[in-house]
Amino acid sequence: MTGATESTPSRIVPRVPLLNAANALTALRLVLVPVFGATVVVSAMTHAGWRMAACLIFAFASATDLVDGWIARRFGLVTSLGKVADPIADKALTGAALVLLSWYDRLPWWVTVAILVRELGITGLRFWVIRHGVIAASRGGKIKTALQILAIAWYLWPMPALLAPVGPWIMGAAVVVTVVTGFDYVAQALRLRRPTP
Ligand SMILES: O=P(O)(O)OC[C@H](O)CO
Repeated sequence: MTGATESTPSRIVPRVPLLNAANALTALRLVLVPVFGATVVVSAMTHAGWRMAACLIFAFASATDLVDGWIARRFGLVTSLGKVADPIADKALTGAALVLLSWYDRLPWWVTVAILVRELGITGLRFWVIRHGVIAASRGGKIKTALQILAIAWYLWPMPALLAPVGPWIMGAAVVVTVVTGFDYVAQALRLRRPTP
């Protein structure tokens, strides 16, 4: 395949094309963000059918997060671009969902702001250390994203009254893991920036 490739330090390690299936799925997730946003706006968070549609688009876009990582590892398509773009695509999707939920008074603004501050801060941190190394998503970061996705889906779906009160508990757990993993990344970044003796 022609086009840009991941530079590799050794001839033995095969070059990985940047335009590969895993990165294409990450790009698809980004493309689905405005589609999802438009569906939420059309639904105005009231009509159950549109809310279901918005939730299903969100779930499908979120599922590409699982598949792109699996494809990248299974077929040796891991690239630095993918490591940076994957969390950015996740943040665009979950960020759009959180802002819209708060906009339509379904989620307190402080939750959205707390999560966005962490997500934008860590994205900035990743670029701050990029010359020293890549901070890939940690296991905690993946659990955080899974919790955020579950919580957001819970809020998007027109839940029956019996199940709706579970949503804030899942969102609460997501906020806690979001903040804790944020501090872990800060520690990683400081280690990367520390001058070598
Ligand atoms: O916590 P982050 O910023 O590494 O993001 C984790 C990714 O969303 C997992 O796919």
